Amino acid sequence: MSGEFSGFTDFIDFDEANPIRIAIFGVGLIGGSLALCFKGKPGVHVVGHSVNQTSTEKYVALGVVDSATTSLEEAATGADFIFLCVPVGRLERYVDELSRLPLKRGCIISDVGSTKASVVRHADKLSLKGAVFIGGHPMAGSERSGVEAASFYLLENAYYVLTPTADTPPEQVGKLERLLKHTRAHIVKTDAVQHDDIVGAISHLPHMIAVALVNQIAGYNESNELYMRLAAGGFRDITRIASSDPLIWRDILLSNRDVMLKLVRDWQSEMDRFSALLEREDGEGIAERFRAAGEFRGRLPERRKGMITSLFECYVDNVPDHPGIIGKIATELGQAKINLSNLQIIESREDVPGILRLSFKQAEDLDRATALLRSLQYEVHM
Ligand SMILES: NC(=O)C1=CN([C@@H]2O[C@H](COP(=O)(O)OP(=O)(O)OC[C@H]3O[C@@H](n4cnc5c(N)ncnc54)[C@H](O)[C@@H]3O)[C@@H](O)[C@H]2O)C=CC1
Ligand SMILES: O=C(O)C(=O)Cc1ccc(O)cc1
Repeated sequence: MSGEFSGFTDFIDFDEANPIRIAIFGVGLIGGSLALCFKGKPGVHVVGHSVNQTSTEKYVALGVVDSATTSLEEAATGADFIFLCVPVGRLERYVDELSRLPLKRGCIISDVGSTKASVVRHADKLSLKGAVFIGGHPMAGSERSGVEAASFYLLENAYYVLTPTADTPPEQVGKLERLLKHTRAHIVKTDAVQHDDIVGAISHLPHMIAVALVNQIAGYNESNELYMRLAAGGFRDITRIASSDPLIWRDILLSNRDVMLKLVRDWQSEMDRFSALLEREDGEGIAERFRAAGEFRGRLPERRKGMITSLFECYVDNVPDHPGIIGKIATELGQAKINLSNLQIIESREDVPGILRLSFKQAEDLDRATALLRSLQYEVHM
């Protein structure tokens, strides 16, 4: 994304003499992950808000927040920072409600919504009485949702977009950036409309395509269940994002409707181009489309944490199918302090050696595991 990078801002120094109150509205995957980055730092109090009493009790029991309340006013009063982490379709109502409260002077309200133009435009029209709204979007996540899926590591090394307007006081932007250093994400500043164009193309369109593709195959599977059986492995992996939360994504797509309508039309043109090449049996034309895509893809930044989470995986070939070998490999990795996130035997029959798939959360773990297992004479490939 073109935009202004800010790499050298200092952290906000948390200090018991000057306590900071951070309020999180919607302690789910993203709100919970943010809370975990701030909680436990000296002088910080993280308060979670939910409309539901059982949820507030759960946030505290899980240790994600210091306290939690169902009262919007109680959560917001005295807060230095307020993060709105609810579905995109609810954001504007929360901004409205906050605008009616006597917030602390200098309070910074931000959000984490996957679209930015509508909420930023809405906040711009309101008087926040000494508080300031700065749109935000941590560009990492997963198909999972809820506080149980929150993680201290979720935003590490991801891009975190902020969309201040020409009227946003730069010192308030700096203050938010310094706080967000605790997420270990990389801050990028850009305009809200440009954000929605780009994120629509690289995140929202792929989610729509994954859903359409899975539904297409599900239709074929109704008359022949072999589709589902053979779709294991690669097809399952590339369509992971089709399992994302339906209501979160309903709101995202409706909020970015105009951008999505244009992107879907462009996608249909791309498909029409393929159809025409097939109709004409134009082999050279088809190969050219693959060459062009491969060339552009080859220039994508490698191994950064992107919007759509990368899978860091390798395969160990010729693994005999007995539990001992799995334990042995897991122990070797554990002793080398390499964090394995998943391990799976693929297509194993008693008389045929299997393939072991190892998944890691970080590229560095994958690199170290590959080097270690190769040094132990395992056949490893990516
Ligand atoms: N899922 C992802 O990977 C990412 C999501 N986002 C954005 O973060 C925001 C939250 O998404 P997630 O954390 O994934 O969802 P989530 O479902 O894990 O959390 C949503 C939170 O909002 C609360 N909530 C749901 N409906 C509500 C309503 N009607 N009124 C008040 N509270 C309500 C839920 O109780 C929960 O605490 C969304 O705006 C989404 O666009 C941003 C980056 C990544
Ligand atoms: O599951 C994945 O990899 C995602 O694409 C997560 C995601 C979802 C929504 C966002 O606004 C940003 C990231």
